[in-house]
Amino acid sequence: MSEQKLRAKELDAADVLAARRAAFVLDGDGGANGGGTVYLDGNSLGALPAAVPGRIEDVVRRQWGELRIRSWTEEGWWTAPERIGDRIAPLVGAAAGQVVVGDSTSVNVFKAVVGAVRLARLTAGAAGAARDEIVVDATTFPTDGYIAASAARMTGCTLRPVPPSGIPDALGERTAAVLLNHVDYRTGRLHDLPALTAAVHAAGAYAVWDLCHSAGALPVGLDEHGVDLAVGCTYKYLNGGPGAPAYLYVRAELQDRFDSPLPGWNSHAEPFGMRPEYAPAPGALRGRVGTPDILSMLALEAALDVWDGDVTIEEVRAKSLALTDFFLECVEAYVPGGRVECLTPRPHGERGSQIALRCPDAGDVMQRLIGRGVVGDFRHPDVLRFGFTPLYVGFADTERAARVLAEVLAETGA
Ligand SMILES: Cc1ncc(COP(=O)(O)O)c(C=O)c1O
Ligand SMILES: Nc1c(O)cccc1C(=O)C[C@H](N)C(=O)O
Repeated sequence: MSEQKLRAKELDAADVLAARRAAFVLDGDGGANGGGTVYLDGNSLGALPAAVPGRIEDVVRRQWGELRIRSWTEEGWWTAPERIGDRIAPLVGAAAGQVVVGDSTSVNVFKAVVGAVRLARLTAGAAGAARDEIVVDATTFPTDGYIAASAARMTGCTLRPVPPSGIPDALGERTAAVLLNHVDYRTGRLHDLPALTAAVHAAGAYAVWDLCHSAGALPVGLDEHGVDLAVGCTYKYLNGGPGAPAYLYVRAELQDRFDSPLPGWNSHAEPFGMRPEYAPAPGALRGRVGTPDILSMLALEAALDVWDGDVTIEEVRAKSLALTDFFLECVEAYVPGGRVECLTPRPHGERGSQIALRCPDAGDVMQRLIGRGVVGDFRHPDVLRFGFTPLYVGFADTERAARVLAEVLAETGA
């Protein structure tokens, strides 16, 4: 048995989260016997939690099929967005009452960025500054950039794309809002949320964070670091399922000034009053828009059961770092030097829960890996992404992924 296989065995034996894998529907055995799929694409679509199919069956057959309209009240459909928000809240370091679930990440980016500009202008009114610039992370996942550009046009702002490292120097008294990604979707780089949020505040602006690639993988500390607004999806490390609703965080102190650009009836103080004039509800409810997608919403609620019990985000982070360290160690042991270039930073403080490797024939390499049961993904033009979800990925999986990668790279030459 190779040195790496032995280490994998030891690491799996000592893994305090190993038993959580049973809460998911996965083929394979955690790599122990080399069978089934090694699923390293939870940074795109998390695996199916075993509790979801039964819950959805109940929601469809009993709640919808038998109770019908009564379920809006009797089964808590109406309050699901804030109830489920309160279950996500501790995972992102937020006290209850600040997270509301619904819509897509893109739609929540729109609400948050326009809301942040409006907040900045309220504050600026007193100080007399113009606040007509939105700064966006130049390396952002594309949707955030597209939405921020539209938000800028609508609010009469200029959009300024800046790489995250340059953001502190780019801020000034014109900055209204700054939209940042906590973890870069391509490289897996973790940005310094506390320092960047503090820099945004020092400039008198509002910080909006996209947590898609960090929520459920590492501690975020939204309240602790004074983040203003945040958004994220729930289909990656929160395992909510394809197209699962996203969420919006609005810091408690800002909620009564948060002026949503999408003030639908679900965010009205008295939605069934059916009034012609809009009056916003208090609290996180203000982030709601229209009728929530109940089937997806309740699938997400069932998926969040995997966090019940004694699992902590700190344990998840520790295992995530151990997995990505071990993957890099195995890649170094198995893959000839120079064949791939690691784009993910080595320092733990700069690393999310994925490893991104650059190689010229990445598309072909990933197809071959998938054909052999190692599922990661390819990002244009030359990046292999491997996402490590600590709740269900083990160390034997990790060793096997690196070993199969080396075999594929040996075949494909270059
Ligand atoms: C950082 C980031 N933001 C946003 C999105 C997507 O947003 P939406 O849920 O609207 O498709 C993704 C992934 O698809 C993402 O990685
Ligand atoms: N949301 C996705 C989808 O609907 C289809 C395929 C992939 C996705 C993703 O989430 C991609 C992902 N955000 C990424 O980091 O590339």
